[in-house]
Amino acid sequence: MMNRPIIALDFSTMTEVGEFLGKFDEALFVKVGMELYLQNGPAVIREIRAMGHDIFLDLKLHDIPNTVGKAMAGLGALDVQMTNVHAQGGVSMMKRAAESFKDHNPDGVLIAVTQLTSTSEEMMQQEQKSILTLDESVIHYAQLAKNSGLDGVVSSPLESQLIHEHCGDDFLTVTPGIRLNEDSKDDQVRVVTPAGANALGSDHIVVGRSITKASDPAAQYRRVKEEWESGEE
Ligand SMILES: O=C(O)c1cc(=O)[nH]c(=O)n1[C@@H]1O[C@H](COP(=O)(O)O)[C@@H](O)[C@H]1O
Repeated sequence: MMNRPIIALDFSTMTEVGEFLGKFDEALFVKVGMELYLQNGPAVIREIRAMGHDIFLDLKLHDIPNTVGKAMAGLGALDVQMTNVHAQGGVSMMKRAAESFKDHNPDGVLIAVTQLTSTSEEMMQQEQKSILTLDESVIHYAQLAKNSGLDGVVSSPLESQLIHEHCGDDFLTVTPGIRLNEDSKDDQVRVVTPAGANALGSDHIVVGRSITKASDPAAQYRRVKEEWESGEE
């Protein structure tokens, strides 16, 4: 069974979230990111959980180990199924994050962002002054995350196969940057279709605007899910 596509609830208010979720009659896996969480706080988690949906809380923590460890204790106490940090925060930070999160939420999944899907290889080399290729950098961060006790990473589906080759099939690849063929890329760079993500071996896809901005979001979700599960566009 394929994992359900994760819908990114990139809204500012709970009113918008309620309107959006009201269009669905099934239990979803949704992502609460900075836009929603920073403006509404932990109450959004309780409300969305009460509606029966699973939650990926995406705050991409990136700070010194002590600060992230303490913050993760707070996030671990929330009833979320998945959360994340930035692998660029380093091994000590990721280890502290994992210990702290799992202490409070043993079944929760902790993953690390490798290179954002809005980053191209050229940007990475010019802005981060990286001497690696994008693939090498993603593999490197995935290996650090694995050695730090995390369950997987966030990357583009373009790197899912390589990550599994280097970190094993059980190491999760959670992949945003998903677009249907006719969609615009918006601010994303490394984009793939749901069928493409399936072919490349992603474990989860994260889909925002392709669904949230569609005229019929529930129908669009079914289309994304069907394409993701069948591997056919
Ligand atoms: O951690 C994430 O979820 C994330 C990492 C990344 O590299 N790229 C990325 O797009 N995301 C998130 O995935 C979602 C993608 O949204 P759409 O581009 O609208 O599908 C957004 O909520 C982003 O914050």
